[in-house]
Amino acid sequence: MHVHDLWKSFGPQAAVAGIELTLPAGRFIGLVGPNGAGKTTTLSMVTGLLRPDRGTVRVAGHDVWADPAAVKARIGVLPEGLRLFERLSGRELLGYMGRLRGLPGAEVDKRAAQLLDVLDLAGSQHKLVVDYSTGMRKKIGLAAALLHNPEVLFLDEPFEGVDPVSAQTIRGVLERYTRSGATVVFSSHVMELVESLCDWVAVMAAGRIRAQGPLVQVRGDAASLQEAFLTLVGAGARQPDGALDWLGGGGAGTGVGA
Ligand SMILES: Nc1ncnc2c1ncn2[C@@H]1O[C@H](COP(=O)(O)OP(=O)(O)OP(=O)(O)O)[C@@H](O)[C@H]1O
Repeated sequence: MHVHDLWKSFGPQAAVAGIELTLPAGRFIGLVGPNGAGKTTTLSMVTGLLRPDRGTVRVAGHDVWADPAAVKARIGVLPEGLRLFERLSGRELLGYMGRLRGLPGAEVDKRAAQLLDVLDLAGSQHKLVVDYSTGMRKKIGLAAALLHNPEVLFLDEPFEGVDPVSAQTIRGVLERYTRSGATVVFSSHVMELVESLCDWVAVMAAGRIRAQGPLVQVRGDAASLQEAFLTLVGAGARQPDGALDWLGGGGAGTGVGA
């Protein structure tokens, strides 16, 4: 996947400021960055959901904005703030998504049953999506994104709000998927997670890419990815002397009514 000179501004603010990215196929890739770094904006432009102001994106051999249908047939997306058809059951949702993807009915049934089983949703498959928990929604969203066996899967914060058991289940499915040669790109600000899952990372801050490459290379001599990340994004010197000196101590010393 190649991203060239990609820009997006909201009013005067550049959310993504001219990024260059070359992501290898068949890898587990983490896009990391602090809140507001531009990860979601980048993933939205890369997956054809948000039109860039400038720049090009090629995914799975096609230009996302010149040939969106070709790209969308080859990718799966689990977006942030996932919107699902709430009044369908999980099973119906997968059936519907499979048919939208042009898969034959019998194949949709087979794949849906297997995905529901592996993701531990078989027992809830007839429940309406509106009644699913946050973790269940992530899992049914993941099942819908995998149903057509995409070449590349994009996940925006896939583990947010997910309990450890469900996270382990999702992780297992993703590891199996990448072992077969497919590519996963996911965004997160949880460094431990990225470090344990990914073999390739891109670090983003304030709309720019600060580093990209194999995990070991980006981590360099730092003890952890977290440490390397804090150095890269220039964090750590945010609290001037005296800031928040009123905080703590159970409300004493406010000088108000004392
Ligand atoms: N639709 C929008 N309108 C205005 N500003 C936006 C919009 N979407 C994003 N932004 C701004 O662009 C910047 C990047 O936001 P983005 O959501 O891409 O960051 P992020 O790295 O995904 O953050 P987080 O980890 O908190 O989800 C932020 O300053 C945000 O306020």
